[in-house]
Amino acid sequence: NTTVQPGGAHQTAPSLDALTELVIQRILVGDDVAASKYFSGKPVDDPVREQQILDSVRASAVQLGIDPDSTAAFFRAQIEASKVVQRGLLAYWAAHPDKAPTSGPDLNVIREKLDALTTQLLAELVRVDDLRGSGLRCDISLAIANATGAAHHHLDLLHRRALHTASTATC
Ligand SMILES: O=C(O)C(=O)C[C@]1(C(=O)O)C=C[C@@H](O)C=C1
Repeated sequence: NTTVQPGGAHQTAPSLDALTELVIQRILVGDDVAASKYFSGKPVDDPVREQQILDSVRASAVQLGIDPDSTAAFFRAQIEASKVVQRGLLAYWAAHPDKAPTSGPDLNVIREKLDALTTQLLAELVRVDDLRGSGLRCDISLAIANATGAAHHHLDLLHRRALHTASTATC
């Protein structure tokens, strides 16, 4: 997976593997969010928090020199993916209370984890910026990264569906 650059320098060909790893980590944090909301009874949707995230990533995108609209669209997809996980798990636990978690983490602590992932995701978006705009090459890289990542993390159907949702604004 290396290409020879003019001048002879070797550089790893860009892939979406590292971005996808972070996307999957964010999806898995959705399990913690769901557990927290199972106990607090808070709704899955928090429009105020979503707007804060989207405003913040737009500002970061400008600073980092990437497109704010496509950056916001990417994060909107990540938030939708978290909701796929949350709704799926909450419905499952409502139907099977014996399978529900016995304790839920603090939502504020989870949000700190999500904020840290946002910073890492933004850095990756900068790194793969050219690839994101490359059409079919991006689609193929994404398919490979998703298949590899889903297998590596043994994602079940719900989390694969979330990964699909999270991928709708990557390319
Ligand atoms: O922070 C929450 O309450 C979440 O549910 C997480 C999250 C997100 O993915 O960042 C998802 C849905 C909410 O509307 C807001 C934010």
